[in-house]
Amino acid sequence: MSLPSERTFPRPDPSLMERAHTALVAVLSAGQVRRDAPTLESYARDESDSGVYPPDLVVFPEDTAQVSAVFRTCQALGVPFTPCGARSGKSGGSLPLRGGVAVSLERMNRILSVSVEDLTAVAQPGVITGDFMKAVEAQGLFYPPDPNSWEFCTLGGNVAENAGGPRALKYGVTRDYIIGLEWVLPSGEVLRVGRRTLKGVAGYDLVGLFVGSEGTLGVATEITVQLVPRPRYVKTALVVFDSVYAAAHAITAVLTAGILPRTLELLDDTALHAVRHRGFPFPEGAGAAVIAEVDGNVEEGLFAELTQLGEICEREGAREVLVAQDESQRERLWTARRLVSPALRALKPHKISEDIAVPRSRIPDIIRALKDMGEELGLLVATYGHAGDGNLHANLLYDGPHQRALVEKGIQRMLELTVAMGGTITGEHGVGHAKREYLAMEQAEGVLALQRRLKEFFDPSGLLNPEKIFPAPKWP
Ligand SMILES: O=C(O)CC[C@@H](O)C(=O)O
Ligand SMILES: [Zn+2]
Repeated sequence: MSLPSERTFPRPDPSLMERAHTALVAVLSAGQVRRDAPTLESYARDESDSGVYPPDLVVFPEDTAQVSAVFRTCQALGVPFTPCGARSGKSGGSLPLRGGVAVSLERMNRILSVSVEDLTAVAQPGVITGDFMKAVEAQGLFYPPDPNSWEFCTLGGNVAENAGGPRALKYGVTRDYIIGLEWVLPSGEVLRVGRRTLKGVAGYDLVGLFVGSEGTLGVATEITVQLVPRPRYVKTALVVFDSVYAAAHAITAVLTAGILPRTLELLDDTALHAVRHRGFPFPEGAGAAVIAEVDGNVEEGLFAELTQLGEICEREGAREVLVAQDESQRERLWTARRLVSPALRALKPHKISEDIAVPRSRIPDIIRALKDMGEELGLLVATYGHAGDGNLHANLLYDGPHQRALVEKGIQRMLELTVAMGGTITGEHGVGHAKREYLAMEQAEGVLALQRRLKEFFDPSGLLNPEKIFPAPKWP
């Protein structure tokens, strides 16, 4: 991700926004259009450190017709508009960079149906992901995608970003579970795309295109989700290593041994240190730890898998394999894991969070390369995350603006190393605003041009979520 920038973008004229306010109050209601300072401030940022960009107005549509009316109104007036969910994104995808209207989907927060017979559910975009998980689990079903912000992020945001999470190792990411969408195009036209069946190949895969389009091609107003049966048992172990290299080799050894855990999450020494500071008693002096979790319907089989996994890790130098004895121990491990990102902030005044992914055979190589790079540049690099699927969050920690050039160099170097290993500059957080200047490192000009043409086709005015992924095609 790029450093917080002081870059400014053209913003709509105040008199135009005055007209937009009047027009939007007319199509919604006064209580659904806000422009008080605290509201504008709270929609000005996300979790990306990309900067602070307040919208001029925030609107809260309550149904699809209202979303469509907001889009049409913005188009008619030539006002930029940017959809947003819980603002938990890590790439600046929902920042209203050119001001204008932030379109919050948070009031569209109902689970419309859960079908045990079809293993599907239909939900609105503002549903909190964790609430959705719990609702389907209560009916014996399972929604696997588990971004670490699941307690507060929304399904609509997950769709926009194609969110991943620890369980992607076994179960895949959001796109693998979305089979149908009600979708509002930038023009305000409403389409239903996809299907309600498990299989279906009619026409182009527009659902696949829209999921992960980062709020640049329209917005989901209804989401049809494919579910799986809830696994009856889950077993979790914390595997402790002396070094992050041993942990990396153990992860690749497990992946080639015929076991598919649902998570293999890595925490390096800096990540462990940060979390230990928050009261989690990870063993002192540990160089790294892996949270391995398996699930299934046969409890004995899971113990056998964890035992095999532990033996492989011990062969690779694991110091200890600690199996969670009950749900509360297991939950404590995951709470610690979810705390890594915020806890790292306490170690240094500034943190830049990266989201690279490499082919899994290259996990030990990238980990070594990142450590070498940190030492060479004199930067503290914490490496943690979804190592089992090759997706690592390498966080650069630094003291202040005087180290900016160094950090820029670190980011550039890290992404070059990643791409050279056949990897990608973003595994799950998206390009958004934070990474758009790096996209060309990974994708050829022809591929970028094709995507720009798609954006222009769907959004010829360029008013929807401008300045994301690549520069907006036009400014009216
Ligand atoms: O902040 C980060 O670097 C990662 C956030 C999140 O994706 C995680 O896996 O904890
Ligand atoms: Zn993550």
